Amino acid sequence: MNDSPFIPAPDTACAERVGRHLATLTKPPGSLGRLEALAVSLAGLTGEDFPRVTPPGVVVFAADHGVAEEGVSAFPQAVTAQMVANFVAGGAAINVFARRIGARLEVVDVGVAGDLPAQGIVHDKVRPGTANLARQDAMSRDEARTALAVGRRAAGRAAEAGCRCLIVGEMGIANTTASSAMLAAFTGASVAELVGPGTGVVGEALAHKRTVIEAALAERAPDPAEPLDVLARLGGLEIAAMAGAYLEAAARRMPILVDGFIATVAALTACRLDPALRPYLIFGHRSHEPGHGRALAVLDAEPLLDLDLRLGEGTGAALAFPLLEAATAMLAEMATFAEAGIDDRPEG
Ligand SMILES: Cc1cc2ncn([C@H]3O[C@H](COP(=O)(O)O)[C@@H](O)[C@H]3O)c2cc1C
Ligand SMILES: O=C(O)c1cccnc1
Repeated sequence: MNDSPFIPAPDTACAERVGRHLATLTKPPGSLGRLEALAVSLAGLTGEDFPRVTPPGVVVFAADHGVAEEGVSAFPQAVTAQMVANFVAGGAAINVFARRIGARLEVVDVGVAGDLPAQGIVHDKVRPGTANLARQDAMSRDEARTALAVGRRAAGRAAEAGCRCLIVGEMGIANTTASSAMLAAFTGASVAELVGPGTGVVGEALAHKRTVIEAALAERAPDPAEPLDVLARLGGLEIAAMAGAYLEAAARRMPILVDGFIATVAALTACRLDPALRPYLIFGHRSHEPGHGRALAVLDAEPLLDLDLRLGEGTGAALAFPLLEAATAMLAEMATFAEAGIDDRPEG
C-alpha cells in the first residue's frame, strides 16, 4: 500500500514467489548477487513472475536554458538544436547504444530555442527555452505543469508501443547548471560540493558557474518543500518532462532505468511530487559529475555501473540495460536443481 492515487505499490507477493524460485535455480544461493535482487524487484514492479523488460523505450527530451547566456557551459546554446538534428540522423551516442539494445527511440522537443528538423521528432514545445534563471524564474508554474504533461504523454506512447522498460535521456546546453541549482535547493547542500564541469567547464569558468548558481539560489529562493516551485524557478523544460515521464511509467508499472546527473535530479523532483515512484527507479550508472553522488545518496540509490561517463542523453542507462535483460533471462531460462538432477544441499 502507498498513498499515491496514481502509482501502485509493488506486488510483494509476486516478489516473494520469485525469491523462492531463485532459491531453486542451479547456483549457490545468492551467488548472482545484485542480479538476483534486480530480478526480485522487477517481478514486484511488473507483478509478473517472469517479468519482461524488452523492448525498452528511450525518450530523449530536448530543451534550451536561458542561463546559457551567463557562460556556464563549454558549448554554445545552438548545440542543443544541432544535437537534436544529430539524434534524428542517428549519429549521437544514444542512437548507437539504443540500437544495441533494440530500443524504440523517440526524441521530443519540449523547449528547444533553435530551428529543428520537421520530421523525426515529436514537437511538443512548451516555450523556446527557459528564461535565464540567474535573472528571473526559469518558467511559470503553469509551464512546469505543461512540461510535466509532455513527459507523461511520451511515457504513455512508449507503453502503448509495447515498451517494457523506460529510459529517459536529455539534451540541453547548460542543464547541469539548472540541475545543480535544483539539487542545492532540495538538499541544502553547498553549491561548491555539487557543481561540476558538465561539458568541460574548468578553472575560472567553473568558479563563475558556481557564483552564478549561488546568486540564482539566493535570488530565486524557492521553497524546498514545493517541488513545482523549485522546478519552475530553477529547472528546465526537459527536466520537468523527464519527471513527468517517470511518474507516468510508474503509474503503468513500467520499470524505469535512470541515467546520470540530470536524470537523477529529475527523478528526485518526481519523487518529491509522488514518493510512490521510488521503487520503480533502477539506477543505471554513477556519473562523473560530482553532484550525482549527492543526488544518489538522497535517493538511497546504488547504481549498477560506474564507467566515468558524463554525457547524459540516456547513455549510461542504455549501457546498463543488458543487466536487466540478463536478470529476467536468468529467471526464465536457468534450470532448477530438480530439472538438472543436481543435489541442492551444500555439504556438511
Ligand atoms: C556535443 C554535445 C552532446 C551532448 N549530449 C549530451 N550533452 C550533455 O551536456 C549538456 C550539459 O552540460 P552543460 O551544462 O555543461 O552544458 C547537456 O546537453 C547534456 O545532455 C551534450 C553536450 C554536447 C556539447
Ligand atoms: O551525468 C549527466 O547526466 C551529465 C553530465 C555531464 C554533462 N551532461 C550530462
